[in-house]
Amino acid sequence: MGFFDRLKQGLKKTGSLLKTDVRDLFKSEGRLIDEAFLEEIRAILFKTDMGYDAVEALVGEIAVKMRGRVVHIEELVDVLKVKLKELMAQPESPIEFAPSGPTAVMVCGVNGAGKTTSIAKLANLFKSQGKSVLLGAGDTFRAAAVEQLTIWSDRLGAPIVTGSPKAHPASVAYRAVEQALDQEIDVCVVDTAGRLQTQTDLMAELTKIRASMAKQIEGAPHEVLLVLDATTGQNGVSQASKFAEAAGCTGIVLAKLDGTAKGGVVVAIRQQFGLPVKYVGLGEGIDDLEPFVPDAFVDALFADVLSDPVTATN
Ligand SMILES: Nc1nc2c(ncn2[C@@H]2O[C@H](COP(=O)(O)OP(=O)(O)OP(=O)(O)O)[C@@H](O)[C@H]2O)c(=O)[nH]1
Repeated sequence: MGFFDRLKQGLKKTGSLLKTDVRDLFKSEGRLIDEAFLEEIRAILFKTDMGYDAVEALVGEIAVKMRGRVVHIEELVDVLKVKLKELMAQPESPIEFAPSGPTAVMVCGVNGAGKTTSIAKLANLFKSQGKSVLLGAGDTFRAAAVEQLTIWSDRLGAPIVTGSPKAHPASVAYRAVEQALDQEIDVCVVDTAGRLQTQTDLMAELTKIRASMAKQIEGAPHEVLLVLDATTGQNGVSQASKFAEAAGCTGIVLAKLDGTAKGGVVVAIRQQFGLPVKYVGLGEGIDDLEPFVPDAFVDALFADVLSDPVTATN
């Protein structure tokens, strides 16, 4: 499957919600864009969880461009896509690789968000780009996380640095970056234990982990990625904006986008976080992570809506 089809497949739940609901608004002869229509389309967009600001911006655009006219579904989808692409615009933002020496990446998030799996997927992606990768098992709190990462390290052929259960995660991170330097590894990805932004001591621990990495390489970590679980919806992820600030995050990995019909949450994140979404998780497999490209995301989201002509029976 190509990149676009994988994205479309991952967004299937949200795509089919849009397909069914938007097509239901139309007959083959088109539809008058009046207040009733604007209310109906507003309700559909809300269902995707893209958030108030984005929904109002889209409905406002439809009103300005089409109110009082009879339009066909193609025109509506076109207006929605153009506006959504404008709202989602972000700098092309893959990982900022260090100009020389290892690029150090720290990965954080709340419990169960999908951190460990996302790290394995990231390592796999970097390896497929011809880069060597070392993993740092900084989630010393949860033994299973270390085991899980060790299994991935074996499968991926990526060395791993672990610590004893009593080790401070900062010391694991320190040694991981040290080993990456010694072995001239391209990317060092450090896991951290799940935590909530309200746990002040654990949030302070993230600062220590960062500092220990910076002791090895000035400016490290080059990326601090926050993993968010798309299935928690807009309310869940918006709570994490404080987390992002406190941890000095540079980008977001949105895991489990395949598991929700509320894929519009990416739009809400883009609006609320002021941080780029760098990668999206689209399944449990090792290959199910894609760099996030807003225009492709919007195209994939609406791909099915126009897959067949609208008929009188819609
Ligand atoms: N469908 C789907 N499942 C995912 C994705 N990413 C992670 N998962 C699943 O989510 C569950 C939790 O993932 P983990 O990677 O263990 O989460 P974690 O954040 O490391 O968990 P803690 O270490 O407990 O904080 C696992 O069952 C993963 O297989 C994804 O993109 N899609």
